[in-house]
Amino acid sequence: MNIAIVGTGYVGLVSGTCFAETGVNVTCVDVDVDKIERLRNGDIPIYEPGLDEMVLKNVKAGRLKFSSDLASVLNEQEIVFSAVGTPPDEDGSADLKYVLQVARTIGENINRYMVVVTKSTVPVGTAAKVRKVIQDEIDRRGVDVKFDVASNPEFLKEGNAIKDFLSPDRVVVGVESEQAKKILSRLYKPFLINNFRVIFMDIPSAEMTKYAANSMLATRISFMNDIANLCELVGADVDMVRAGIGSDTRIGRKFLYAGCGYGGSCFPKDVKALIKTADDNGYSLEVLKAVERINERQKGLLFEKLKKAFNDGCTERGKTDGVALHGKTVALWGLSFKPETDDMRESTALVMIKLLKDAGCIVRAYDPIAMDECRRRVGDTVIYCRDMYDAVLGADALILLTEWKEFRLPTWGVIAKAMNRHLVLDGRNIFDAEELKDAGFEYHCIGK
Ligand SMILES: NC(=O)C1=CN([C@@H]2O[C@H](COP(=O)(O)OP(=O)(O)OC[C@H]3O[C@@H](n4cnc5c(N)ncnc54)[C@H](O)[C@@H]3O)[C@@H](O)[C@H]2O)C=CC1
Ligand SMILES: O=C(O)[C@H]1O[C@H](OP(=O)(O)OP(=O)(O)OC[C@H]2O[C@@H](n3ccc(=O)[nH]c3=O)[C@H](O)[C@@H]2O)[C@H](O)[C@@H](O)[C@@H]1O
Repeated sequence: MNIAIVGTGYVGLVSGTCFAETGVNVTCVDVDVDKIERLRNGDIPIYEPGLDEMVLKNVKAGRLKFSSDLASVLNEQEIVFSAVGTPPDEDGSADLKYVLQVARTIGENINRYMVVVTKSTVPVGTAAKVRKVIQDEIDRRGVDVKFDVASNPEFLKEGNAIKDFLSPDRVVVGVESEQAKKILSRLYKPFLINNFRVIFMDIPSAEMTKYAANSMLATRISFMNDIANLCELVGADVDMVRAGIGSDTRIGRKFLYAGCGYGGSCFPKDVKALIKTADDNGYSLEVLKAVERINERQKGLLFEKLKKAFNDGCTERGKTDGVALHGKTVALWGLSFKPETDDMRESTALVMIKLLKDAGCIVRAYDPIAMDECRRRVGDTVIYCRDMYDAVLGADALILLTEWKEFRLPTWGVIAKAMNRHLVLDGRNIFDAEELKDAGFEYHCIGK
């Protein structure tokens, strides 16, 4: 079976490589000529554990190829996946220009039956738009070619992408014909292990499923963050509450971790897009509007705690709220929006760096992987440190934003000697409060 994946971002590259792993001949296509050249030279542009080796293995086996010209490879394919970006427009809706560009190229060049599948996260109605763009181009050319459109949203998580793709909980496929269903069933057959299921449905339901899934997960996080903030006020411990409610199988244990807010390329964008879809249809998604507000507040919460810690300790006359932070050195551990990725899109670190710089702080930052990405985004406004211990040198406070494994068991004695003031703010609740207290630290976390 020959398939093409258009767009070699996270989703395109991971899904293309995983399909190749099952014996399918895959051509990954991107308009970014430099990216394709890098990929051809074995240089993988994203950080994803295990991906490099898997790409190289499948390239060597001749099952994975790269091209910057969709037109020239299109008619060798049975299925073409579109996995291009759908960034948020100014009004929050998903920008479909790349998706429709791909459709146009397909319409301009298609001369055999194929299934055109949208893998990108797109609002309900997009497959119909894709169908129309392709058909208009076919009509313009005056040829008679049949094709089907389909929707196959992707649920993988960055950092765990290969496992998520190869052993998914389920695959959702929206189809409009029996022929498309048969072809896509065949493609996913090698994945039929464990309890994995392909759920076929109509196309609008498949498109909606993706937004509903991400919005539900974002809602769980904002709900727990809201409960965490209340726990602090009433003397409860959110981690105990999580254990207590997560053991109810109706609720489940996953995605209930309170913290310093969700980020990434998807939750913030998809929640916004679903709110916009509802608004456009004259309906207000009240829960999701609150989910967004809570998340924005949560990203600033550790800064508020930091300000409070400094102002509470400030006895000098004339000091006003926040002024006590001016000139203080703050160490940041973790810059990416979550561990195992260098992705900083919508990360809490970006919000925190801005708040700290605006307050006149000196920021010393360390992340195992995302330092180059941070430099690309905020330049040299922060000091990039060699390691986590280098970051705390002379610091008046340490703030943990991303729960990378290497941060989990620090040697507090060494850190105490290096820091100017023994203040730790833990945005992911990974440290042991007793241990920190014994080492002489003032410790603040989320929801307890
Ligand atoms: N990043 C993730 O973890 C997940 C992303 N998604 C969704 O998948 C889609 C893709 O996301 P990412 O992989 O993160 O995107 P990305 O933005 O990292 O990459 C998109 C790629 O598409 C290429 N492209 C744009 N126009 C093109 C065209 N006309 N022809 C060929 N290539 C073109 C770009 O050059 C870029 O390399 C989005 O809709 C996203 O919401 C879904 C699940 C997980
Ligand atoms: O549509 C997408 O692109 C993807 O979005 C998320 O995946 P991802 O953004 O890679 O990362 P997650 O692991 O979901 O984490 C997102 C954010 O939520 C935060 N989070 C997660 C879980 C939790 O309990 N608490 C919490 O604050 C993380 O720290 C992170 O900032 C979904 O989990 C994927 O299923 C989906 O395919």
